[in-house]
Amino acid sequence: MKNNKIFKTSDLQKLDKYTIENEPVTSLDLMERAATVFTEKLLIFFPNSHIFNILAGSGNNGGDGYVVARLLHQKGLNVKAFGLHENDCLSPDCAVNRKRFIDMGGCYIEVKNPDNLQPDENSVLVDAIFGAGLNRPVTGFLGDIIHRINCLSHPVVAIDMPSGLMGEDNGENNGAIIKADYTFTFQFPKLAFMFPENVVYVGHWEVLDIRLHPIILREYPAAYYYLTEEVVASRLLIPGKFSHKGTLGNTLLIVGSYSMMGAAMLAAKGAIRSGTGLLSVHVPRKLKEMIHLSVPEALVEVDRNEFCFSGVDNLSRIQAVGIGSGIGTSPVTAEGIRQLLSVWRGKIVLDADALNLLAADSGLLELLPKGAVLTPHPKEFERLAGKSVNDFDRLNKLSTFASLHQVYVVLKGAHTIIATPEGECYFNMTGNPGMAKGGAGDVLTGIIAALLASGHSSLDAAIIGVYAHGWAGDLVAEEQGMRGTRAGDIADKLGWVWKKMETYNMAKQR
Ligand SMILES: NC(=O)C1=CN([C@@H]2O[C@H](COP(=O)(O)OP(=O)(O)OC[C@H]3O[C@@H](n4cnc5c(N)ncnc54)[C@H](OP(=O)(O)O)[C@@H]3O)[C@@H](O)[C@H]2O)[C@H](O)CC1
Ligand SMILES: [K+]
Repeated sequence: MKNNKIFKTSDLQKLDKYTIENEPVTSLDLMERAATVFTEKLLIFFPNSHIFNILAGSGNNGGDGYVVARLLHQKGLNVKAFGLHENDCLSPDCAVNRKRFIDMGGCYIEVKNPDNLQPDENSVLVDAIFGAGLNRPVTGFLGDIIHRINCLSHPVVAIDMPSGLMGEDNGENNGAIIKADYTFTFQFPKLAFMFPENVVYVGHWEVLDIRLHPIILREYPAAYYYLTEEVVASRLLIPGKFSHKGTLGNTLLIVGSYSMMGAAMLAAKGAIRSGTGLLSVHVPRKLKEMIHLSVPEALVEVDRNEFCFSGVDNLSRIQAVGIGSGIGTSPVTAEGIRQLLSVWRGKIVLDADALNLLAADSGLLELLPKGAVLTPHPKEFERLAGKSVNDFDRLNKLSTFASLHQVYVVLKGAHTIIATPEGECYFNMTGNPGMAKGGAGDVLTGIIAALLASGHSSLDAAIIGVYAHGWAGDLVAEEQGMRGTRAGDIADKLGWVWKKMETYNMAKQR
């Protein structure tokens, strides 16, 4: 299976060392390999550019930069390498590659004063100042250089990382950071790329496979993962030939209240498209007809209360519960949740107002069954776990919360994060800003509930559900644009996503 770990940048040296010793390959050849895949990608993104200016630092990131300069020069392109070296203390591989570039007649300009950095007009700038070796904020001469680059209007492409950005925690990073338009990063995305606050530095990013040794990639531990189709699809259970509605699970959705019926319908639509054998939708009495009409496949179960959820009587045939979308936060509903959580020890996903009620009464949190799935957006998570000073801090809080309460937390965002009780975090790669609209989260709750009911573990239901939801949103945006994307369209596109995953899975099994 393709490796999908997000290692720490400080782990890189060990991964490198193992590859160098066991492939075996020299560090120079590994640099050549990395810079070659970078150059190929650069030329795919800038096929019509003829002028490239390379900004090279003194470490191996700078070494990569000199290799890129040489490869572009060999292709007959107009290349200039700016040597940004405070002293002449270069890493050995950087020194070799600078010499190779100069020896082959490459244009090399040593910059000792930031004002002398004058990139060519219409050039693409390649940022090779710092990469994974950054260990403190960038100030002084190189800080001034970075500020200067950030004021230019040239496109900037970063090698491995935008210079100045720490791989993980930038909470205390008050130094200069390159604002790249593109970052092509080696082997695995860096954790910092997952955080909204860093998008201004990282730009559009892609991972380049530089073939670090597969054994070390498989065996070296990581706490963070990113989701790829391969990893997600292989977790999806495919109904067997003799499956029937009784074996594919009965999902109970407890959703909606008098003023928020749309949420109930959207959650039901998400569930009915996600493989549950049966779907029961529990709604306040007044709203029965709406579900019948909007999701005719669902069974409707009515609450004693006319307007909001107040409790359930019979859970005997249910495999998974989804609760929260549009239920409101009235005291009657809070009591209903207390009653539910006092008796239900099975699979459950909680969203929206169910989370707000948990946040308002920590006693309810204590009642959660082990392995429950919670799907807060950042504000709901803040109500549950308190304020965070930055995205990295929020990630740590998320992990702590999941371990403390032994639950899976799905923190919704551009890269939705799934945190496990064991301290692992999975970052989603699908989805787009068009999905940042009311109702999209309700569809997700329905999907996850249906996946739980049809036999998936909490982790698999969360991972598959989040990925499929984002993928469906991407398909809608492709057809109708981000602006035109509605939550209901996401539910309607799910069938296509499941088909893709099923096909992928069946092909693997052959
Ligand atoms: N396996 C791979 O992914 C490969 C990656 N490659 C490339 O190598 C870089 C990492 O190279 P490295 O030499 O470790 O680090 P940098 O080039 O990022 O930094 C060089 C040195 O700079 C010093 N440093 C750190 N922070 C600062 C700062 N704020 N100001 C000034 N100087 C700083 C530090 O040395 P010190 O001794 O001063 O601590 C760094 O060591 C990776 O990103 C890839 O681009 C390989 O080419 C192929 C394999
Ligand atoms: K860089």
